[in-house]
Amino acid sequence: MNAPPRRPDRQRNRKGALNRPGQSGYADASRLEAEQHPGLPARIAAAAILNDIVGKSHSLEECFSPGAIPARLGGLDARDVALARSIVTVALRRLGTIRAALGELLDKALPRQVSYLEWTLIAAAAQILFLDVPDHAAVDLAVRATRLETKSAPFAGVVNGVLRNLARGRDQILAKSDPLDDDTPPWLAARWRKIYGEALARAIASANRDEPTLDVTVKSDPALWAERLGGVVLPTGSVRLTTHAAITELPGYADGEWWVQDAAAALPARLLDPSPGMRIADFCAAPGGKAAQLAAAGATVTAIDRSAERLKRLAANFARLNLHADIIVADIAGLKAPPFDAVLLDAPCLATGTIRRHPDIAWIKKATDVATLAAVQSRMLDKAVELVKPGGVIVYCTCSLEPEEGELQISALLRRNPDVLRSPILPGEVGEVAGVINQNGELRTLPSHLPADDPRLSGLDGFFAARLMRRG
Ligand SMILES: C[S@@+](CC[C@H](N)C(=O)[O-])C[C@H]1O[C@@H](n2cnc3c(N)ncnc32)[C@H](O)[C@@H]1O
Repeated sequence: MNAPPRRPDRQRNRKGALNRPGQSGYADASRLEAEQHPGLPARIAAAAILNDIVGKSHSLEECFSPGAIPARLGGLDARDVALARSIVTVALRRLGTIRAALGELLDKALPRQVSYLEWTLIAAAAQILFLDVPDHAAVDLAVRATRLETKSAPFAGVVNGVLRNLARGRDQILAKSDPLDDDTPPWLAARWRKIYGEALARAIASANRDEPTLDVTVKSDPALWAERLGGVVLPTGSVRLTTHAAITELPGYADGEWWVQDAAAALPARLLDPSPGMRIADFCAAPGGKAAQLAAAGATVTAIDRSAERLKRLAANFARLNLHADIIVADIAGLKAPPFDAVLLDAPCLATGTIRRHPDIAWIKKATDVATLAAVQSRMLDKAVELVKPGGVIVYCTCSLEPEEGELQISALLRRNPDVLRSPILPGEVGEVAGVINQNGELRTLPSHLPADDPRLSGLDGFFAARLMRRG
């Protein structure tokens, strides 16, 4: 439900205002040097943030959140922040390809203790291979960034040579780059091959290399809003936009007529068939996309989340949308409440279905996280059963492609609790999108679903959802 500024991956190099680097790890970076070379601080920040994400497991959102700006982005203007974000995003999306290409061009491995050298090269390679930045600018600024740090300065010649060769070999590098073998971490590629088979795993990995779509959920009249916003109405009822304009500037945003929500993320709340007077608990509610759907349908919504910060965003979103929910900051493990007519459980998960949107996930999540999160989800499901009325409905969902967080979670619940039944989802409930309902009547969307020739109109986040009923 955020309204981030959107920029295309292919972004022009700009001669902007004078900039100065923030505290980006280049302690001796001179302000004068930066002022003489617009765009240099953005490159320095991008390299430092890539190190924060891949090296220290910070999330992309966290690194570019307003709270993070003083640490890495201090002093950069909005256009340079957007440029740094474009570089980081595409570098993460194509990290495997970039690393393989640099590996072939380097005579020997880079010394590990030279902190930002590898990331300076990777950020520059991302510009050369995937952004609309002139090669000479990407190379020149990377060499300058390398010279600014005492330890990396001796490698300025290597950086220059490697990046020039990379630019010369661009076409071959791109031609041989493989989405599954190069741009998917090996543990995930192996998992997806096993779960989905070679062809589907490849299609998922390929979809993850595209920029994400921009979908909105409208309060009413999708056709009207598609026309006003220059978008298309999807079979699921969401409106898909192709604009690169700032979201907050679009018609209807300030009036609270719609909110940003991936088309697949908009499906689970609908499965509860919310209606006026229905008491629904949203167990993991923030930032509130699904809770807004429930409230917009007239349901009496209790929005619970353990993150007070994220609930502030929910409250702000609800205020803009002129919707109401009772907001409770709580860990649902200890929640006590009179039973609800229905519970929506959008559980915390690995989020591997949203890699196209959040390419950092591919590199900061680990195979061992699956079991840890599955245990959390299982306890949350038990709590949902406890707090729904007999005869009440639960919708469980995750934005994960991993069966332990989806299909297997539900089969285990049904085995351990005979009071719970599946309430199968019918294709008509989710817009008749081909192949998204499994044989148990559960929803399983994949990034490769809803294909279109234009990547801006193609794909869905990977979601799992099951509808359950507590016996009366
Ligand atoms: C997938 S997000 C929810 C997205 C939200 N449903 C929406 O549509 O905007 C998962 C949420 O679960 C919350 N969460 C994680 N563990 C929790 C717990 N034990 N109790 C309550 N909330 C929790 C997180 O703070 C996070 O906001």
